[in-house]
Amino acid sequence: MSLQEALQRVQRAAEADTGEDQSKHAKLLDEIHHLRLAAETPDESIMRIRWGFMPMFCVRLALEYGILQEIAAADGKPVSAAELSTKTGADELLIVRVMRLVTYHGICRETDHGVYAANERTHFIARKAIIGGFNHIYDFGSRTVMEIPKLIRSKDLHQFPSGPDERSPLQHAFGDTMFGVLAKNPDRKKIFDDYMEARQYSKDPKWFDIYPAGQQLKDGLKAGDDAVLLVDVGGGKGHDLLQFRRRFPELPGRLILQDLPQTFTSLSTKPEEITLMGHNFFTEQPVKGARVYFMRAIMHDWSDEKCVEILGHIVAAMDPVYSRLLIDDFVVPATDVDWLTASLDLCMWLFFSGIERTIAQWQKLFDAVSLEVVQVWSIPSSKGRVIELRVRQ
Ligand SMILES: C[S@@+](CC[C@H](N)C(=O)[O-])C[C@H]1O[C@@H](n2cnc3c(N)ncnc32)[C@H](O)[C@@H]1O
Repeated sequence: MSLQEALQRVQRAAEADTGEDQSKHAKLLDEIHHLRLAAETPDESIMRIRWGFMPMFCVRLALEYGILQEIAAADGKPVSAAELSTKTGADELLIVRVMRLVTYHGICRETDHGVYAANERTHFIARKAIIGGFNHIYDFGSRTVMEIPKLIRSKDLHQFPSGPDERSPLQHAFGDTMFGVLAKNPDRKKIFDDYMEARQYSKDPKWFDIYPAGQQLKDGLKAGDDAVLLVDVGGGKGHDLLQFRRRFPELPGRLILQDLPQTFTSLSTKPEEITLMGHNFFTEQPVKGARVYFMRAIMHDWSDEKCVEILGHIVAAMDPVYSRLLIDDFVVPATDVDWLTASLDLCMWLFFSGIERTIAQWQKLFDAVSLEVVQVWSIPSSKGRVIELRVRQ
């Protein structure tokens, strides 16, 4: 594509991006990416990719010392590297060197040599949940990808380890699975749980907007103490369930949050509206006949073999008429996959031997456990998908 054509496409996409539609905004960013590629020489593109780890490293260092948190706390008032050094213990010269890339990437402003002021990105990254997300991906990701060349040479690189001696890249790097590492490290587990909570800051539509829950669940709901409206399987700290309850306070039936017991130990307050239930989803599902079993960002953590096990326990608990399973996960398009979906897919492999699935890959799983797709729900303003399933009739 010529530079001129790429510029015109950016212009058109910018005009279409009026702020109401996430997909139009995504299109604008995509066109800006193409514009950059049209302007760059091959060696500039390769240089950019080669040095891509540096900004990540600088932001991680600034977060670990608390440098960005201090700048955010000053709320727009400029802070010098000397002051930051006193407050955080980081060396003043090192702060100046690292902050060059942090400011280049727009995470805060440099108002003078070695003087920094917060902008909206500084305030965004200084949130607990966003720090959690950054640190979790950096810490697990960087150490895991370091293993890859060695694993290729020793022929130990497996996409879906199956034999007793086969392990995921993360297991090679950390000596345990992700959840095993988290179980032994409460500090890391807290970072991870904070990360999972980060979606509350996302402007993306919620799963119950994509699947029109208000309309789909308004009729025929069972009431009474035993009636269960929704079970969030592997629901983390319950953010999805709480948002659902706030949106639909009138719907009858209990809301049950299931996760590994250690997930609940880091909860500062136990939400009253929902029931907490420690549950390993590789064992029998104890809640029978709920109206909805919900899983978000679970299936992509696991290989097909493991997913069939998890799904099998849910299918066995479902009422063939009343129950539905809702899966909120990516449905990867066959072509033109965007950078974030492609990256998350690879992250799932490196961290969990998991995978983000295309519709054909999902269908294979559902066939294996006699689940039938009722509908794949989507809305124009979101890339999110909610797959609605019932027991095959
Ligand atoms: C990627 S997180 C998704 C959390 C939540 N659904 C969300 O979207 O925020 C995966 C969740 O699965 C939970 N998990 C992992 N292994 C589990 C198991 N065997 N049984 C139940 N939950 C498990 C983790 O503790 C974590 O909360």
